[in-house]
Amino acid sequence: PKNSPEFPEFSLPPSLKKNPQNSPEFPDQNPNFFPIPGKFQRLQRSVAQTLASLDPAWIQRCEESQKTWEFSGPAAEVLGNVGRKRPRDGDGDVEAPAKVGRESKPGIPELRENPEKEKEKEKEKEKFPNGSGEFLEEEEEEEEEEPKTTRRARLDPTNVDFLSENAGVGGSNPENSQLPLDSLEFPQNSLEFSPPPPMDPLYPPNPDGTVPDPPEEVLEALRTLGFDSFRPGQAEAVMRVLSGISTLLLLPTGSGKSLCYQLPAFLYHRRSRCISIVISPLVSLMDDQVSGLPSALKAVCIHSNLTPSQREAAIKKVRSGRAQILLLSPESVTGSEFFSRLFRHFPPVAFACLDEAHCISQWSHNFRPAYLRVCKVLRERLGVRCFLGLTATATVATARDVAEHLGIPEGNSTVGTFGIPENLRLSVSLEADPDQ
Ligand SMILES: Nc1ncnc2c1ncn2[C@@H]1O[C@H](COP(=O)(O)OP(=O)(O)OP(=O)(O)O)[C@@H](O)[C@H]1O
Repeated sequence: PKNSPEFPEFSLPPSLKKNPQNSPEFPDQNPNFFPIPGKFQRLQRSVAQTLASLDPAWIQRCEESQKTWEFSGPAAEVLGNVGRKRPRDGDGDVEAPAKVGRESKPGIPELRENPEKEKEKEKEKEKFPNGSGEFLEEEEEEEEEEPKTTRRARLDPTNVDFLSENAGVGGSNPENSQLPLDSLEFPQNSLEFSPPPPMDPLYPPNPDGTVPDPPEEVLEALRTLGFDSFRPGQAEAVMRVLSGISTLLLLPTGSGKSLCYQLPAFLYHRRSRCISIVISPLVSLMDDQVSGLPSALKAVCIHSNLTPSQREAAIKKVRSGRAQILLLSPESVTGSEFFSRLFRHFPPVAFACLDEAHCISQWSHNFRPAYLRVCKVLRERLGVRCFLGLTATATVATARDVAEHLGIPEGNSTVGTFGIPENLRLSVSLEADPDQ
């Protein structure tokens, strides 16, 4: 359509209305315009693909539809049968006319999808305003028939924290295995994936099940990390992790629990370039952990506050073996099939540490449901066998519950102490006159 006083909105997009002469898109208004053959060919191919992909049954339903969306005057000429009502899957009749312009091109394959999906996509557009929209359009122009690939997955491979919990943990959904290749090179077939074998412990436990005293290699690593000696509880916890024994470490705040995952992560990585995973419930805690790391250690956080490019850089750093520690939120591990696929190109995982492990227990005031599934996912998807739970706050009941979830048999599983820290004083005073 040309500029028409009756229907100006079908003539030019608003951005070009003010000064159409400047527009290279409208040759008749710009004498210097030369068409770009490549662009027209792409457009032509896109239209041809779109038309070829239409479901004949759907077209049939359109044609049989009794009610039509009627335009009068010049609009009718301009629109022709584009203005017909757009049937939904199944029963056919809906009130909305087919959309014209930008919305209709990428939307055509999805006309066959149900309206819930369309609503969902609208929500996602709000979440990913700029770049992701362009990404989608490009992709759909090139590959027309990929109806089983979810748009969620297409939006941005690194925005994993936004993915639905329903995307599946076990990775058994073959539909989702058709995610497009992207810069992170996902394998095409998720069914080929099986978890790597568990890591061999660095120091096997003694025949009676106890752990050896820290050998020189461990003491040397301790010095490399900046400490002369272990604090109470640290040596035992470190040696248990290095012996592959799952452990719950219960020590007061500030007593040095972090070293109990840092040192084993350092040694395991030095031995076999593997990674150790730390699950942390808060982004601020992750950032604290990273900023407090000894200089010999490199850690990477992946959470929803990262931009896509930061996230991609983080993932590449882990994959290339340049980090010893990967900090993740529990939701990012359990929340998406997509994320577990990401792990397939990761180095082997030596062990997993659950910071604030009391969040696993429903007895705890900080219970966090995603924590419950973390161990299962890490076991099944990544072959993790050794877990280290860290907490400063757990009653006997909570600790027992946490130990059970970590797969630790009752008995010799906990390092540390229960109860109220010795330096904590509680006092109660009675005011004679509270209003004063
Ligand atoms: N063996 C050690 N010798 C001396 N200082 C240590 C030792 N281990 C840890 N620290 C120091 O103790 C401080 C507290 O350690 P850390 O943050 O690991 O405690 P935490 O138990 O994890 O505390 P929170 O419960 O708050 O997480 C840090 O400054 C750390 O460098």
